[in-house]
Amino acid sequence: APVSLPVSGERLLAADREPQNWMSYGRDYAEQRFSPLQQVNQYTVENLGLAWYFESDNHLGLETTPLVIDGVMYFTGAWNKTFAVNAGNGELLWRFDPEVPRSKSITACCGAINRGLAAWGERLFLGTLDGRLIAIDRVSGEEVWSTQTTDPEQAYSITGAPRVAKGLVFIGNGGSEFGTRGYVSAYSAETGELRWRFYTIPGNPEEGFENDAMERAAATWNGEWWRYGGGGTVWDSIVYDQELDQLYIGVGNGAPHNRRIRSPGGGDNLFLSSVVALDPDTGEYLWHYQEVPAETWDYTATQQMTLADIEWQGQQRKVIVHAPKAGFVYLIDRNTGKLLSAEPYTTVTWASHYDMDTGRPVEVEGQDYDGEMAVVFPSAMGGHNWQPMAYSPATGYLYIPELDMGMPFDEISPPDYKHLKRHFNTGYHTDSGDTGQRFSQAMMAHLPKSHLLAWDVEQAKIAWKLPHPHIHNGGVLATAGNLVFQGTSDGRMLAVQAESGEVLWQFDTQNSVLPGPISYEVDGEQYIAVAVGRGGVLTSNTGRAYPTGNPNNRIMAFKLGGAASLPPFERPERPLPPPRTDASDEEILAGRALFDRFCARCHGANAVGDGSVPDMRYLEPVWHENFEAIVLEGLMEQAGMPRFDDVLDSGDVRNIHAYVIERAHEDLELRQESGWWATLKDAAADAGARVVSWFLRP
Ligand SMILES: O=C(O)c1cc(C(=O)O)c2c(n1)C(=O)C(=O)c1cc(C(=O)O)[nH]c1-2
Ligand SMILES: [Ca+2]
Repeated sequence: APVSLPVSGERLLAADREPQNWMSYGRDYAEQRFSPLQQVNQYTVENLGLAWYFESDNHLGLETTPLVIDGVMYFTGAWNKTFAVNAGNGELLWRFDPEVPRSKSITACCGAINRGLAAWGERLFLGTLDGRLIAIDRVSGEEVWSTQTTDPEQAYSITGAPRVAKGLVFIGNGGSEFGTRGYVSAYSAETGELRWRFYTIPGNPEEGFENDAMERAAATWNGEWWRYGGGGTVWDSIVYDQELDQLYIGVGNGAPHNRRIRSPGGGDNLFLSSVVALDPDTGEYLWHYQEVPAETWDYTATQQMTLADIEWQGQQRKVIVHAPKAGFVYLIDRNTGKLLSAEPYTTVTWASHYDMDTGRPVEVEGQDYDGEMAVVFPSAMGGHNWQPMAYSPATGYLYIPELDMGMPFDEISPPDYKHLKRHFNTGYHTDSGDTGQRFSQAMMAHLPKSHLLAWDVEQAKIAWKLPHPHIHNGGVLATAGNLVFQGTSDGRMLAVQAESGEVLWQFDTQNSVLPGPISYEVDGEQYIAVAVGRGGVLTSNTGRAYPTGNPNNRIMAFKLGGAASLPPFERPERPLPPPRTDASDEEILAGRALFDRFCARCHGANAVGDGSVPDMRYLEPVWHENFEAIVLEGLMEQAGMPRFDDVLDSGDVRNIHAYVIERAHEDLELRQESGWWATLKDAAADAGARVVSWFLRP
């Protein structure tokens, strides 16, 4: 293996001096995901080809951004398995398995995914789905220390990459939908000892406050929010500002989402949906900017924060550029936390604009679904989610993987709300019944779309838009070669001219791409690499790229003249369903409501699977025969399918099964039909909008 030097603070602070490496999640502390390499550029990119690929043994989703340090690539896969490969040829150097209990999948919102690693000294740091922070020796791949960062009795999980600065490893967690209270912790990289912890929202005031910031925040809440966890999880972006020596955390949504349940008397509910600046050494509060006061749509501020120095209205400013779920690009002054600009980058209906005197959004009446259903843009998936953006200082553009989509919010009236431990809690209906019907009608007027957007940061407006055929596309890389790379959900890797948005090159990846690509260099050759594998909440909840089956997930690396190829992929035969059951229409409808409530999160809305977990329409007979034992007794728990006997009984499972069989038959009949109507219906289902397929239901 190549010689590898320790990753020191000096190296991370001067990441641009080592363009051959990709040493932290966003490449440099500013998390711009801009590579200074330019061997692959707008003129040479036509010669880009596959150099190597590394294949794992499953087809669960990949959200990882690999690190490359001195010729070795490190990345995480499903269930937090961690790999080191030779970055020049993909040969495995070591593999580390933290043995995450598969039963954990029940409170992992979005599958057994993970976004990546941090490096410091001779070590890598990994956050696991069950809440551990693990230090791994970078050479041997062995565990050095491990610490539990969460209460295992609660529904916390870790999906995000740790960050590291000044000898401290920073880690947050997720799980707000299951009822948790968010916080960020800092551990010594050397010993694994906890140095500080910052909660993002107050707990029960009777138990006292951890600090003044929490006491002040508590004045913006009321009722008994702590019973529901309250939310504010920091499940993705944490950024160290090396120039101002501040740590920024992106704080998540409220739990449950419906604000009238968690804080019935109103209030801003600090620090939900806020960027909070902390002292990196002590975790002390410095300032905050709340993007969505009293958020009620799962609008998180957890999405990528990119630091940039820009000219703003004639002045040089150090800013955070942020394009979170809420649909606005925010420019926040890093010295003061003051909002400089908030302009929509996608369809937004919940707020008309920001009042620049107060820095507050002006909410549109009725959009908070108070007692009446509202169709709101963006949806709870966000106008942009965790898929990394890129910022090019060369073009001044921020490249955003956008999702132009709304959804209906149909309130569960607060007295009827029941909090379910281990399951999703939103405070609005997620079943497809009546809501679905109205949803479909509203949405046909504005079909979900997705673009790669180039956002001119200094002008605060869109420079160009590249439309994609499917929704939920991957993250972005920008390079000094005047290129932007993005993978798509329909299974292509694209190279786009950075100023114009013209597609210059593409490659068939056979499977969807979720995360951002990286670039690095080995032996004088520049590589572009990306993790390929469909999964995560975005894809499993809304639509599909492929009718059935995915190849195993892979890391793919490209270079000029690369001549490797992927093995041909034959989509598996779709097994025929068993005969229709004698269940009544009411029973099938009841099964559908339960499926939407408990199963669709992984197996897809409308039972349209995405190929990362079994597609309910194409089950082999053995799964039908054991359906109840799988759902109620945990027969497949070791494979990651949790048991549901805490919320379902045999009658429920029979109804769910009847619904699944019904869907399989509907799908079969659709395939046997021919002509434009069948094509249209199939295309609509494939477009991925649950809405569209609802609308087309008989
Ligand atoms: O509130 C939370 O704690 C939380 C956690 C996570 C996560 O940890 O992945 C997601 C979300 N929320 C979320 O709202 C969301 O849209 C989302 C998408 C994904 C993904 O990996 O595809 N994770 C999450
Ligand atoms: Ca959330």
